[in-house]
Amino acid sequence: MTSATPPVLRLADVSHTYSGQRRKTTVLKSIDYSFERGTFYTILGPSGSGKTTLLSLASGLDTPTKGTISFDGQDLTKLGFGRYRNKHAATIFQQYNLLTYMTALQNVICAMEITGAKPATGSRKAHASHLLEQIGLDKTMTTRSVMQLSGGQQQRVAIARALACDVDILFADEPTGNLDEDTAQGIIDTFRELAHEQGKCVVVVTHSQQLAAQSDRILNLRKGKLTEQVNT
Ligand SMILES: Nc1ncnc2c1ncn2[C@@H]1O[C@H](COP(=O)(O)OP(=O)(O)OP(=O)(O)O)[C@@H](O)[C@H]1O
Repeated sequence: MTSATPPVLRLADVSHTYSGQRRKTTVLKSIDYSFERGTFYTILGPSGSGKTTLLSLASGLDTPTKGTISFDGQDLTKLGFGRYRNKHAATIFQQYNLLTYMTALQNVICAMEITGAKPATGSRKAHASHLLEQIGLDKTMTTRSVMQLSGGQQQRVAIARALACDVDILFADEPTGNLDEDTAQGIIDTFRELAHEQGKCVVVVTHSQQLAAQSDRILNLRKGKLTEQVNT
């Protein structure tokens, strides 16, 4: 008898409480959800509903106060958070988190070296350069310090850096927030392609209905609970 393939990412009875000096705030309450490969998810929810918290837990940056998170059926605490973040999951942060003393190109190459990602053909430098161009960053910008780039351009570097790490799950927190409409649409198309043609699981936190409408599954986070929106 063969057992069913586990979901790429599973949240089982996940709760999260922040402990402040005066009081505790429970942000997530007993969340159960399975994310699959080849699917593009968006998570919507009002400001302060816990979307970034959920992403931090699912991307292995923080641990839930209750419940388990597993990758391919293996509990992250057993797999190891470092291994999970290096080999299986990449995150595009709201604040980009770029290495400010490096150029755009160096940021992408450095991420590939750290994670051991190797391009199918050509050098890491050539692949990084191609990704930056593909994401709409002008060639002259790629050798500039990231501190000399605009917010939208830095965001593109952060996206290219995540794409360069050949991972199973890509998380993004408001990835199109600083981009013009055409560039934002290009990013959405890239997410769709990653899910549908490369079999990745893409999970994006957003306030954008335009982005959510183009995802495969829309999840709503409200009052600590995660529910799937059923399209009528
Ligand atoms: N480190 C922390 N310590 C205490 N409370 C926190 C911490 N981080 C977040 N919170 C609180 O948890 C709640 C959820 O925050 P979170 O950033 O996850 O929400 P969000 O849905 O991503 O919000 P937004 O859409 O505004 O980015 C908020 O009430 C926030 O104040």
